[in-house]
Amino acid sequence: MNDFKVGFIGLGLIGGSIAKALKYFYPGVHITAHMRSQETARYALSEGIIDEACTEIAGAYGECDYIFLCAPVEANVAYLQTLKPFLKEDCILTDVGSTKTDIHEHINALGMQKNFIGGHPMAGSEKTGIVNSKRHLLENAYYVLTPTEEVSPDKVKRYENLVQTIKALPLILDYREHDYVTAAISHLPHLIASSLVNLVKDSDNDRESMKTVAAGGFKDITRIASSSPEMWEQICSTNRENIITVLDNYINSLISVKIALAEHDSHKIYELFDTSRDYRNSISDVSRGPLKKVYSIYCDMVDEAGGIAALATILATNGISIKNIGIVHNREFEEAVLQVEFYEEEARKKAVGLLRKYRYTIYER
Ligand SMILES: NC(=O)c1ccc[n+]([C@@H]2O[C@H](COP(=O)([O-])OP(=O)(O)OC[C@H]3O[C@@H](n4cnc5c(N)ncnc54)[C@H](O)[C@@H]3O)[C@@H](O)[C@H]2O)c1
Ligand SMILES: O=C(O)C(=O)C[C@]1(C(=O)O)C=C[C@@H](O)C=C1
Repeated sequence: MNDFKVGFIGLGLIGGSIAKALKYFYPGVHITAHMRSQETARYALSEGIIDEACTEIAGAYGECDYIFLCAPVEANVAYLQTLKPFLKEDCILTDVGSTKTDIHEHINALGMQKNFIGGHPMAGSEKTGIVNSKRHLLENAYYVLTPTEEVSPDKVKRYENLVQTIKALPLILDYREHDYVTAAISHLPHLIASSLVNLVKDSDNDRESMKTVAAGGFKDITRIASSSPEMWEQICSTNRENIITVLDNYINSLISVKIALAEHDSHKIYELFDTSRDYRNSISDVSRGPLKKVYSIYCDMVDEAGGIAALATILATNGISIKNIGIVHNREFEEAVLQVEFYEEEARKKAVGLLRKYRYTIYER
């Protein structure tokens, strides 16, 4: 499948990244998009990210094989009624919203279940807008799919294939489970980051001593406090109950930390850091699919002729076969690095030891 039609509504960080990936992996795809701003439309057309910008939801959407809703979650829902008369039978209607129950309830109320598969790429950034979109943004990230009960297995398979083609990792979840899980691992962390930043703002002195000395720890845990208020207000208001549940648990855990400190319970405080360190270290920094394991390393390369050949020779003369090799530029690495993929874990480990001996800088992700 290459010559197919895709419609977007909203074309910012996530919509723009998906459109770029589709254009790259399916050069024959035709993309139509509807967005709020004329400036975004001009940019998307001039950069070749889309083929057509529409000011209204009309006929072009009736020809689409996929429609991606990529605006903030409440804005996505507001388009459903308008889209309904245009959807062709085999169109897959999807969204990229961070909450799923709200949109599934609207889909049910409107009787649009046969076309709908919710979607949520588990990658992003605190930055917004199409100018920050990247073809690689979703690469190697889980992409949650929440099919309705009525959508055909054939449509689900088709969508899974598309997600795999753009190099993300499809993962099917019930939409209610999705919202509970993301309340804990995404929505609560955003609330914590923003309230912590505001706490520091309100506690600082006139000379801004706190702001001045804020270092890595504070900056690491609060990067996401720079995210879009419009997007996050809508996420919170469409997942209130789950967020309140995990927030209650979190407040209780903070209260027990406070009690442990007040009671000089050093054992409890030690346990807090010990348990969290073990669990955090067990979380991979790159989403890895349950089905396909990738045995690769990333290597900083001096930009000189023959660099790749020299590395390949070292590996080959030591009996290590390379499955794949190439320059990557993705969200983990600001500068391009060389990705080398092996057939099995043992070869990967051996290559790491060997290349480090030759003083290459190796990253294991
Ligand atoms: N940012 C992330 O990390 C992230 C990750 C995964 C999913 N999401 C979800 O993706 C969606 C888009 O987020 P984003 O990060 O791309 O935000 P963004 O602000 O970069 O893009 C949103 C786009 O939607 C447009 N828009 C807003 N209201 C609109 C409306 N009523 N009609 C048409 N267009 C409208 C905006 O002009 C903008 O171009 C949200 O639903 C969000 O929950 C975000
Ligand atoms: O990396 C970030 O900046 C993000 O916040 C990405 C993030 C998250 O991990 O919470 C944000 C919202 C999404 O729905 C999915 C991913």
